[in-house]
Amino acid sequence: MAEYIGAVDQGTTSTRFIIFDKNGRIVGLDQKEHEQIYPEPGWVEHDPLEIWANTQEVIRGALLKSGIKGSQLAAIGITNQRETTVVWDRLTGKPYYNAIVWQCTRTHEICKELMENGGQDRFREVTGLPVATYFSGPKIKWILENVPEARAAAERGDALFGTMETWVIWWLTGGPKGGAHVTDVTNASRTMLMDLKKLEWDEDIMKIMGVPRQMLPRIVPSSDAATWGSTDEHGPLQARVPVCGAVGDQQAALVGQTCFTPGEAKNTYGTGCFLLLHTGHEPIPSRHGLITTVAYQFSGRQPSYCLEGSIAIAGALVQWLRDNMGMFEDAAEVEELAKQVENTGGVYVVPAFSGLFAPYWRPDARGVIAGLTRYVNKHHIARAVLEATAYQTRDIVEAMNRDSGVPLTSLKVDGGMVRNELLMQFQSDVLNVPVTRPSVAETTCLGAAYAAGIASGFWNERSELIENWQEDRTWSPRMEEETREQGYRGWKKAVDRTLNWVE
Ligand SMILES: Nc1ncnc2c1ncn2[C@@H]1O[C@H](COP(=O)(O)OP(=O)(O)O)[C@@H](O)[C@H]1O
Ligand SMILES: O=P(O)(O)OC[C@H](O)CO
Repeated sequence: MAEYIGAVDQGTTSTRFIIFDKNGRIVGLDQKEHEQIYPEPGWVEHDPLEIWANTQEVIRGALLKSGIKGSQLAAIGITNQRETTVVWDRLTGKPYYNAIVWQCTRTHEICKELMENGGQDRFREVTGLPVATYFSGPKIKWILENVPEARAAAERGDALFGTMETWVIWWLTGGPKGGAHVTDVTNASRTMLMDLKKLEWDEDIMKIMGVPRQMLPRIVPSSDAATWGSTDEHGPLQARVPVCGAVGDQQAALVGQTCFTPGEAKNTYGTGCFLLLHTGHEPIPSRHGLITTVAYQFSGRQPSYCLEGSIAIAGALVQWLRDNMGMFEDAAEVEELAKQVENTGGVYVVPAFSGLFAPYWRPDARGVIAGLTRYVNKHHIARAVLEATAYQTRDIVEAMNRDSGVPLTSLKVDGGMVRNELLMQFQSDVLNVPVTRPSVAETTCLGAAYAAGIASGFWNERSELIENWQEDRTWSPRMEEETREQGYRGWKKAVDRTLNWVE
């Protein structure tokens, strides 16, 4: 009897497999980090074969720890770090190059060339995206131009492109023995190659980017029982389990938070930070530096869209303080350090490590610590590091309020950083809206499980999912208006200091 749903979350820093019961409660979990490869400043890569090995290991690990068998899973769903690009050989499964990670800035020159003809908004009307190093299209172009053999193989139809859900699903469903080569609409909407309304690859952009159609996966809904087939019974699940869902991780969190109604928003605080506002069945173009993207598509239904504010560095700044500055050993310790002082002593940290993403889109920006005086100590820096995430979120909310014309009135939050209560209170203060954390913080995996569970009939109605959502805690604003606005003015000045750094 299939009593559970499983979900793979192939994230930027780790891969996990979580098993959920019908109430959306976690009954099994395993997780493994993978290596971050930095071959040059600003470049970030992952080894796709390490990621596939880790995926198998965490699936086996979660089953073993929970005593659940693969055959007890009604279906599985996949969620993933988006944009990260792999090109591999269809006969052997061997990657032509490491996966180029979403944070990687190596396509700066390619993007500059693309912008020469039409500027940063050249493809925005069709794709919803500005030209930026963040997205997959320029990363594919880089691989085809820089890896010997890759272009010829792509033109012959031997080289396949995929984002991480495509890569993992291909392997799970048989790999070289005929694995499914598909991408879901949410991931495809991050490539800068898909027409946002038609949900098809755009011929003109493919030509401009020099990407042969043969290498692109088929675009499918995020939740569907008939698309992907089943897992290989000789694989880590040791059973044929239908793959019924695939959703990019930030959209999966939106589903996991059950933001099914236009106007609902969530913010996920992980390596980066991603605020998504559900806007309904029509894509709304952004005029204030946000992205228009697909929120999800359930089989047989119209797609839903959202406006997204993407922040490249959030929890990664805490990791930087831990690993590069050696200030503590565990990310959670940053809260205790920051609590030792009432404020940052006038210091701001702007983590423009890979330029600034939304709403600025400035690849020429680099990080700054502004406002240093002899008075400032590590406690102030720790506090400023946390505040940076809250201020970056405020930048996004300001842009979103202007784009949607409706001010945000509350925010659902999730991700690794929301354990930090100091940050959550400050977030509520600088936004001047209540901030609510759900009791299941693993909303990303839960969203992928929901996508798979709805398609497989494990859950029948979205209302069942909404019933599963439970509040853990809400923080309400308690900061004086003047303090809030003065703090934010300082932040804007600090952001200015990061610009025009890279020549
Ligand atoms: N208590 C904490 N306070 C601040 N940051 C934290 C805390 N715990 C974890 N983090 C940060 O959260 C991130 C991990 O969150 P997670 O959602 O697992 O990220 P991802 O899915 O992007 O890998 C790390 O960057 C880490 O530095
Ligand atoms: O893996 P995460 O949680 O850092 O998310 C990465 C985003 O999907 C990048 O767009």
